[in-house]
Amino acid sequence: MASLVPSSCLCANTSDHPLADEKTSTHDYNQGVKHLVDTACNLHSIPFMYILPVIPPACPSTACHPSIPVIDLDGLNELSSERRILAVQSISSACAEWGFFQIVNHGIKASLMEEMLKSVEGFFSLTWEEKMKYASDDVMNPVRYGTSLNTSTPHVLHWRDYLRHFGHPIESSFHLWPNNPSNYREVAKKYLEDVWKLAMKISSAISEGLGLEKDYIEKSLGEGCQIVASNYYPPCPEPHLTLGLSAHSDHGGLTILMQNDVDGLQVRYNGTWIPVHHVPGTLVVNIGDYLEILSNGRYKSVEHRAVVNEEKTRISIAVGHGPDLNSVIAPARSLVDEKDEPPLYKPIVYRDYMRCQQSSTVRGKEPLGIIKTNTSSTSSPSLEISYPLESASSKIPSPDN
Ligand SMILES: O=C(O)CCC(=O)C(=O)O
Ligand SMILES: [Fe+2]
Repeated sequence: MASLVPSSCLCANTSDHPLADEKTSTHDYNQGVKHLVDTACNLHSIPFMYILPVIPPACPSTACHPSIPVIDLDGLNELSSERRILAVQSISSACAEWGFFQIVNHGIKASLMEEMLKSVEGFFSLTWEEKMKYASDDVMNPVRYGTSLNTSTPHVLHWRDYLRHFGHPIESSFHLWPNNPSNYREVAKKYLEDVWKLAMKISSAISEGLGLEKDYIEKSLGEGCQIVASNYYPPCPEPHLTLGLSAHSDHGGLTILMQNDVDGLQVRYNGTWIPVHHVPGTLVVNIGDYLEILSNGRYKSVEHRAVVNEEKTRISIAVGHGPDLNSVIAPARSLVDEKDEPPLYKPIVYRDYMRCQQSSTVRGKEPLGIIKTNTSSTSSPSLEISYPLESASSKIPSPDN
């Protein structure tokens, strides 16, 4: 097992270190897992509040599982051609079968992806005090720094720190974004603008695949809402006992995820957890709850989770794209037929859905179940974790995915 002895460790021996007696420990877990790993001496085990009761294992070998599809987006640059039709078909079947796919020729410059990752890494390397300037308990706050996944309700902690803020329409929150590192705002603005355009390009292919007008999804978003969640998962001495992020689906339409070169993302496919192996330069796209609702269940928002490892820090940057917060979300009218294909979801204001999803301490697809018209169909949500801890701190800023 790797020993995590940070250079900044000040303890003379293990009995002095903050985790020597967890009952009396004065260590403040609100400071996040990066701070814990950086300051604790000889961290050979994880504090009990990070231990999850049940973690279903992933498929052990690449031989035993299929991989998420890899799709070349180049064909989408053409308005109508054989290549466009092929790309639309590939996206459509990836959405129906997996809810996840990897993309190449996506048009986001490698240099910009690199800069964004560096800038995010720079943010997490700031002192805890500096990062806490962005902490907030309000799940709807436009900028939030925090740790684990939490609301004000006690629950088992997760091995993750995060920075989350709104993007498009950028002018409404740009002035609130971190300005340290000094280039963060400019780099994030450029990255989020380009990712928004990419999301609209993929959305037009998804609209076409559903038999809707090409601009149906884009128009349904109104002004739209983009949220970036940058996740920081430091090395963990007992990765099999905890998770960086437990099973969940995303609340928005399309999520576009970039990461450093450390694997950790897993996708639930036919009831099995399948690891997604990172291919440099690619981005991972997934369907969120909003597109499951809009497509009246033809496409499913698929559960995913992040595992951690003993050796390396993993950084992922997930950008979600949904409608503006005041829109009412419901299945597309032309995909509903009262007799043969009744609406599977009740209309709800997106802001209310997002608040409910973000405030939940349960994961899986439970929040989506709440707005299903046939509630009996939600009787077996795929939750894998109970949250029995009374002692976990309730002060951790609320996050989340
Ligand atoms: O870190 C990852 O790969 C997953 C992140 C994620 O699912 C999220 O932020 O919603
Ligand atoms: Fe997610």
